[in-house]
Amino acid sequence: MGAFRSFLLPSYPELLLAALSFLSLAALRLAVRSRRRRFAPVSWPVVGMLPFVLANLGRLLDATTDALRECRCTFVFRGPWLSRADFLLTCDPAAVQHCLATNHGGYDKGRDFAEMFDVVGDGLLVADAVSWARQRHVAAAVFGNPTFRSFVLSTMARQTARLLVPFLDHVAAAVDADSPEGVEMEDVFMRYSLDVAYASAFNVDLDALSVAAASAPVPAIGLATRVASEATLLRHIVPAWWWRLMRWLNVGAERRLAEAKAVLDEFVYLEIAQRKSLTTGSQGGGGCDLLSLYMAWPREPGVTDRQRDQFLRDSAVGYMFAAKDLIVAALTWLFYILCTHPDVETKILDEVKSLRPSATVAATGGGGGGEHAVFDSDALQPASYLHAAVLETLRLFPPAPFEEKEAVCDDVLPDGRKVAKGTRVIFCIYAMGRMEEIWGGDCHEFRPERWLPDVGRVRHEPSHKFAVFNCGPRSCLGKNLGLSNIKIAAAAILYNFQVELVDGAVVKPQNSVVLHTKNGMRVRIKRRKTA
Ligand code: HEM
Repeated sequence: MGAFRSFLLPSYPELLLAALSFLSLAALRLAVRSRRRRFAPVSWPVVGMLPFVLANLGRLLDATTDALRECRCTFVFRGPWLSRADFLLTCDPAAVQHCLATNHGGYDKGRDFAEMFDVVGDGLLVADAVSWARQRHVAAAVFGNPTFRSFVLSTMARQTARLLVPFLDHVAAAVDADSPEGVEMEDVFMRYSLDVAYASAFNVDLDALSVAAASAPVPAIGLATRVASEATLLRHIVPAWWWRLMRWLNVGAERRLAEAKAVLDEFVYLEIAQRKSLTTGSQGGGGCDLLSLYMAWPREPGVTDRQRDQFLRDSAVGYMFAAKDLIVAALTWLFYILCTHPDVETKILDEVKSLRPSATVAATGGGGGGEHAVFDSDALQPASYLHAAVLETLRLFPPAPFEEKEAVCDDVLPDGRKVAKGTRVIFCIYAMGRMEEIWGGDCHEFRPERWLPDVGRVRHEPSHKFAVFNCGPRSCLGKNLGLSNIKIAAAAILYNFQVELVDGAVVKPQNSVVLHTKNGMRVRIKRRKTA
């Protein structure tokens, strides 16, 4: 019996020796493997692939892209043991098509996603199954309403004329043209986009970008959306128990997130309350903004006032998240590209100069400027080169660099890889735009011409290849509005001003759920003489 027991329970030195042998063999295997592979992450005992993340923190997106290229578009990321942080990472268009479109019902946002992205409550962006279908039905009706679309398009042109152009005019006149500091352009876009999104949602002018507000800090609500997206990405990277503990302790990024949520709630609930007090008796006041249309939507039986207000709050905050930050990122990277590709800038400028402005704005910033021009979405309809340049920017710098889903049941991907129920699948949209297999050998070049097979015609690329606006039934509802917003702002800026990066500016992507820049983008603004 004693011998049997000692056979079953080896002594300490034996156990230690066995563990050491196991770890040495594992390390040897990994060392051989890692020598064969230059970019793919190695899964180490205990810590998994965390060293890959830490070693590449400064270039996580590019390192992930290199790894995906080496792994032929798909690999499993192993988190630290017991962290439940494993996921399948892919940039394979066939997998995108399969999971997001053909087998859409087999993948949802997952049980953890709504908790990680709880800043948007139970809204459309995090909803699944029946709740998503119900909310998508309402949102599709609102976005498809021609009155809403024309209200939003005219709001974009209006805010460009009354805020963006005068603000840049003021900067061009007031700030020394050769000042080494310049102006923080991502911040300008953040304020502008907030003004557009806020006015589209509530028909109220926040004027975050007014000349008077120029020296004030970013409005609390604008900062809140940014803080929230950064904290949300952190929740994706660290183990769930860690951020839940930080949330419970109310420290660090979790405390900032809680404060950001409080700011958003205060703004939006106040707006709903004011709207209700103005429209007692009627449903939504008959306006064309998002909140009016949502308030006019018939209430489902059994829904309490409180639930209704929360639905309105979640829909409005979700709209601001969907509509605002992605436009900021797109505009910032577009201007980064234009600053570094003067030939593209010249071609867009030539095209815009051939169009008729829809409005003019008197230059008010002093310095002898005359009039500035603004182009609305109708005026920009023929601008196919500008459209192509925007699509090319989104290909290389997708504002939402990742899309995330969870397998509802066991599945098999088109490449034969098995996916177990509950597996998190992350689609790296950033890597998709930089794969030779998808876009050809020149995929790293910025070439709007790839979108223009014939003069004046913009090529359509299927959404499983160009998944910047998602693919399948859950595709972006604001795609055309978003593209129009980017073009309206870009045309006005390019036509009226010269934008140059300040000397030595290094513009890099931030590790975030939205592709913001790491340290902003400082530029010099000058009035364009030919305008
Ligand atoms: C460059 C600009 C934009 C990009 C790149 C973009 C991209 C996306 C992506 C990737 C999704 C899928 C999100 C997910 O399910 O995880 C999405 C959804 C959505 N987008 Fe956009 N978007 C942009 C602008 C806009 C704008 C301006 C609006 C509103 C005016 C908007 C409204 C929406 C809505 C409502 C959804 C939710 C669809 C659903 O879950 O069923 N987007 N967008």
